[in-house]
Amino acid sequence: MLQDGLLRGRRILITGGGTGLGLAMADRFAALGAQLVLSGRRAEVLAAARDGLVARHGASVQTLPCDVRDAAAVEAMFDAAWQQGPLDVLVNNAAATFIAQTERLSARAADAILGPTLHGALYCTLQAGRRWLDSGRPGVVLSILSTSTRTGRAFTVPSAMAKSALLAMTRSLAVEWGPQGIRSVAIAPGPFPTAGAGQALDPTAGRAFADAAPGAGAAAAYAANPLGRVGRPPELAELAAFLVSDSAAYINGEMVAIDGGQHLRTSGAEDLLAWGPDDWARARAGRGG
Ligand SMILES: CCC/C=C/C(=O)SCCNC(=O)CCNC(=O)[C@H](O)C(C)(C)COP(=O)([O-])OP(=O)([O-])OC[C@H]1O[C@@H](n2cnc3c(N)ncnc32)[C@H](O)[C@@H]1OP(=O)([O-])[O-]
Ligand SMILES: NC(=O)C1=CN([C@@H]2O[C@H](COP(=O)(O)OP(=O)(O)OC[C@H]3O[C@@H](n4cnc5c(N)ncnc54)[C@H](OP(=O)(O)O)[C@@H]3O)[C@@H](O)[C@H]2O)C=CC1
Repeated sequence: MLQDGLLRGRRILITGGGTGLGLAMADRFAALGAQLVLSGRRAEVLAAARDGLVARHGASVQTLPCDVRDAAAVEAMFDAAWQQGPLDVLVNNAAATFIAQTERLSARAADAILGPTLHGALYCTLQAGRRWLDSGRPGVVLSILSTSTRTGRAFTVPSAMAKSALLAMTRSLAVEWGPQGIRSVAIAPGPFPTAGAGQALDPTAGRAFADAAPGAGAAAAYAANPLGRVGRPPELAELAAFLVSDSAAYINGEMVAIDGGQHLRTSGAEDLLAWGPDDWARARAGRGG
């Protein structure tokens, strides 16, 4: 358990902070005293997240709708955030993925994943880093990556590529910006059953991605995990709070996996090798459903 007030006075921007793991981190950071800036494309989702955080923690929460694929919009978001006070931490959490047979990806489909996941996180990092360097302030960049950075991952190749590139960014900036007091760290989650990940990784619902409650489809995924379960978002949030805090002041350029040890056995996608054309047709038909 982290100490009360660990993040008091810290201003933390979380991209994709209105849902899933981003919201879980926002919740924990607020409980530890942080002021939050939440971004994402959907203003109404951000507003609902802010209302919940204010009700639960009396937190200070600024919401800034932004599409991180748009570099100019990202710059405007950082201007708006900085107008209310300098940020101390950037969490690169926004991302997109879907399962697909790689040879069927169109260029637009590949870009739909690389745009937010790779370019968006880079745009945000440049905006935060530049401001910290110009003002001589310390900062922390935490990027939410994936164990695919260690294993690769069949059927989500653009995502695995983007996350691996961001791991390279984390390690490179640790050296380049570390001397100016800017730490770069990363988390590699294994399976955490958020609504976004469920839709993205198993559009047929329940076969490839384990649900929070063990069911028929979840059983195999549970069995593949050495600890016999999927992750709980508050567990990831606890790790994130530690990594962005001064308790982790000497951790720089490092990625921590949080997956119960699963990637040491499997990337989690091997079940999909058994899928036939009908399964893939069902997956494509399940898009957005
Ligand atoms: C790996 C494990 C670790 C990572 C976990 C997570 O990230 S969990 C977090 C997960 N959370 C999220 O992902 C949340 C964010 N997700 C999103 O914003 C959206 O789901 C999206 C951007 C990924 C797709 O949006 P959209 O459907 O509105 O896309 P669009 O209309 O902009 O089309 C662009 C192109 O993409 C094509 N295409 C699209 N889907 C598929 C598919 N299934 N199959 C094939 N292709 C597909 C589409 O046909 C078009 O190409 P075309 O036909 O013109 O050549
Ligand atoms: N859950 C899991 O099992 C795993 C998750 N991860 C990573 O964890 C992170 C969070 O995922 P999770 O919470 O599960 O899924 P979510 O789908 O809930 O999170 C994605 C968030 O990113 C935002 N987002 C997507 N595209 C954009 C964009 N173009 N501009 C701005 N914001 C955008 C979404 O908001 P909006 O749609 O409103 O823009 C949403 O809040 C991601 O980086 C994901 O890759 C990694 C491995 C496993």
